[in-house]
Amino acid sequence: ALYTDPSQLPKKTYDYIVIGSGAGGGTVAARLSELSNINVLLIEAGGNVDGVLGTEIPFFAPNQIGTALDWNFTTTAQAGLDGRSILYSRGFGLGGSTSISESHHPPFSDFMVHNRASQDDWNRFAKVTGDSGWSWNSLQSYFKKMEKLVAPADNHNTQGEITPSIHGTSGPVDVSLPGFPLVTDSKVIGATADLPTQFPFNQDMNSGNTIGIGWVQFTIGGGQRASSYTSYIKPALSRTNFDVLINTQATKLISTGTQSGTPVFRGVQFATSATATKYVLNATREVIVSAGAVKTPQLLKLSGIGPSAELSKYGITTIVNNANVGANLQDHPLLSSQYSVNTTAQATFDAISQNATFAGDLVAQWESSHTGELVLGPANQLGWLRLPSTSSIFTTTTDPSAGPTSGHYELIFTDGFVSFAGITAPSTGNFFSLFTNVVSPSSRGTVTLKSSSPFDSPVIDPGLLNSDFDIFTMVAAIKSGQQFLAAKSFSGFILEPVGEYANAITDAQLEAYARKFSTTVWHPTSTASMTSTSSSAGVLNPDLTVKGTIGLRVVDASAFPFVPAAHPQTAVYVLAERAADLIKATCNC
Ligand SMILES: Cc1cc2nc3c(=O)[nH]c(=O)nc-3n(C[C@H](O)[C@H](O)[C@H](O)COP(=O)(O)OP(=O)(O)OC[C@H]3O[C@@H](n4cnc5c(N)ncnc54)[C@H](O)[C@@H]3O)c2cc1C
Repeated sequence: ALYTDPSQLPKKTYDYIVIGSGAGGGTVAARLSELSNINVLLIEAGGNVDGVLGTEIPFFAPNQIGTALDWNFTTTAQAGLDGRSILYSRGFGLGGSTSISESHHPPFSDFMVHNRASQDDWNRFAKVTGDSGWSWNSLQSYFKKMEKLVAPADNHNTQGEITPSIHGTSGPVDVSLPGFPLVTDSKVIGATADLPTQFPFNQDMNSGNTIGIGWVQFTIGGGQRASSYTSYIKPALSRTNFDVLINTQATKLISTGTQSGTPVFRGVQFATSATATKYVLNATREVIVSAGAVKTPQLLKLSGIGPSAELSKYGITTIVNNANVGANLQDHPLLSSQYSVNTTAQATFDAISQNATFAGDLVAQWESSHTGELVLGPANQLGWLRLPSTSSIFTTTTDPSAGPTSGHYELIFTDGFVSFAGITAPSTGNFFSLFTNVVSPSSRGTVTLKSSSPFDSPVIDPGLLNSDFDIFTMVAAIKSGQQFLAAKSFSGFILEPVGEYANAITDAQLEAYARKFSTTVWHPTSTASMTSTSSSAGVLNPDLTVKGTIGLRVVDASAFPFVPAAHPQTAVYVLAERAADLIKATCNC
């Protein structure tokens, strides 16, 4: 059942306590609750998302976006971004970041892009951890287990847009192709035929080989967003052995003793605010931290698991000294560049932000039938591409990507004006946005403490565009995108670049432009990375237990040793699906 205050909890002990209800925690908690003889408590800092239209409509409308479902973090001044601090959205509510809308940049909501990542990404995880269970081949059953491939909202024939045989059809997370046609569809797909060597068409980028351009698969079903809440948590809420406590933050993991000299962490302290009563509950079996790549390292550190020098600065007693907690933060830098286009009114997404009546009609259509333009995510096509192996950057830098099936950069093609860098969309005109994202970055960042209070945000430094490789790749990605848009299929449609982008011609100018306007794709990972059991680097063992502890695991995006060259929610779902089975295998229940 769902509880909104700790005082309402009906039980004094639980077998498992899971902290955080996002892609990691929602999944692992719901799967564990399938064991009817064990009790599971899921604690979520944010609130309920039921009936919040913005979390349900894929496209979303700006006036329905609030900031209540966002932690509203800000980064440190980013040297790679001309010293700018940027907003760093993270979901705050049931479903975590799989539920939220990007609240500061209407009209777009969480991209809901469904990527498994590449076979090389997963095989590198297996290699680094020494656990072949994380390899692409070993995880095949989990890729299918989480998925329910459903028809797009407009029921169009999807032949040639996806390879259905590689997808699951009975899992909890709805997956579908875009359910509304756009004027740009034929142009993007046509350009892959015009320039097949440089920009090959990829019928299904979830096959293990991501390279090429193709149709986006989304975690959307019946024209509605699928989140870890709608897919995993909500359907399990009726189980009597599954309690979900919202509006409550885990403030500390409590060490409940030692076993053969190793600290046991089976206690969780939690509270609804900094001044509210603190509660403590013990898990008889395990505590599972799934607070996400930003809050998980903060919680570990506040609990005495982290670099002792940093902890002692805030008066925290070190129980497990580990310099790797909060280190190794990785993220994907994002840049969007706009073009004016030659098309008729209301043919692009721009009409939705420019014309309130039109937008209102679309919301009414969505509410009555879950059809129309609002069933869409932000783009109908995207692609993953690699720098040529002869690229000059490889004379000075080792390739940070996982291998030939992982991109160095991503291109996303959006049928309208979108900026995440604070540029206001024009009130008239039709536009096209080219997103360029560095997806195999070599930059590394950190999450460190700001204070000893769990209610303070940690210090977040994602180190965006902080390496020669990353800025080189961003500039190469822009030039690659320009070559794609010069294909015959776009002729007569793309008119000219808009704003400061129009003046960025030379590599030096493109670099300056990228540093001025890049932000994030909101893909932080790796702040509690798993490594091999024998390695003292990293934070987790390959079974996601926290090194140097008993009774404690981390199941979220923090665990990946490298950020996947993909939008990572699906990789987190899959990590959590396997984690649930690893836990079930050890619980004798
Ligand atoms: C705006 C935005 C757009 C995105 N778009 C996409 C996309 O299109 N495709 C894609 O694949 N990925 C996307 N992502 C990334 C994806 O959502 C994340 O990678 C994924 O959700 C990470 O899962 P997680 O479990 O690690 O963390 P989260 O999903 O962030 O969940 C962490 C949860 O823990 C809770 N929590 C934190 N601290 C505590 C505490 N102390 N006590 C209790 N609860 C706590 C949080 O409130 C949150 O609910 C997007 C992210 C954002 C922010």
